[in-house]
Amino acid sequence: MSRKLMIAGNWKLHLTVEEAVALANAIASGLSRDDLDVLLIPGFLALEPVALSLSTSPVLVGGQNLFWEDQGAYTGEVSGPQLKAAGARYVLVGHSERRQYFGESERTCCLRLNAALKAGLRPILCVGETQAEREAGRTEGVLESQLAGGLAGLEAAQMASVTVAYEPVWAIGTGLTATEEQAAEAHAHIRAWIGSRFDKGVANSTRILYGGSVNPANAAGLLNQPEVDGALVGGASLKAESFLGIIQAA
Ligand SMILES: O=C[C@H](O)COP(=O)(O)O
Repeated sequence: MSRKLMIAGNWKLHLTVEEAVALANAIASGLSRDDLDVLLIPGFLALEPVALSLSTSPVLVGGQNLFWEDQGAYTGEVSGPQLKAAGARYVLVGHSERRQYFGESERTCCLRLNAALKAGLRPILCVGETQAEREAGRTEGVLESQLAGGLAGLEAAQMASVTVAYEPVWAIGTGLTATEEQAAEAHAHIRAWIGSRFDKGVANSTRILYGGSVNPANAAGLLNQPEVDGALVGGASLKAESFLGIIQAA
């Protein structure tokens, strides 16, 4: 089954609203192909202005996180319906920086993922091992427990809206990229796990992105791996030239 490639740019805590809109416009106007999904993930303040500026472009917009309640006395949180109304189509869940710095657990990932689905957003569940976990031979176990936790209680049909991103923590923002073999191996393991948790059809149709120091020079090799269905790009998505270079390489 063929899976459409996705190249996503996670802008993390970077860019003012004005800078974000300018970058989104530069990416949209430099985009010369329509055979893959391009997703921009700005900070919350810039999300709606970026979505509005892309309203006539095929470039999609997503959120970096969401809370699991729709509304209420939850100071500082952003909900799925708010993101949807602002123009988001996708939302990251369980990014390693959320797990590392903000106490994200398997349970809260699962709550957020379900809130995204309920709001009509497509969650991108991020999983990945730390350097210490890899060195201890625990990569597969960590991936399995993050997948089991985030996808707990989900039905097979709901997986049509879910994307998984494999992001080895040791490769994020470090300049260290997983080798093509390491990425292929982890993606194959994730796909096999999805096959046994749901079924083969779900496994074959679930898009699995790779993230971790992707740049225009290493993108082609990683994206050529049959199990790698796209990239979740951090640093290299902050300049139109490098992000478009990754899209061209895909
Ligand atoms: O969400 C994106 C990832 O954390 C990758 O970031 P990076 O490309 O800067 O390593």
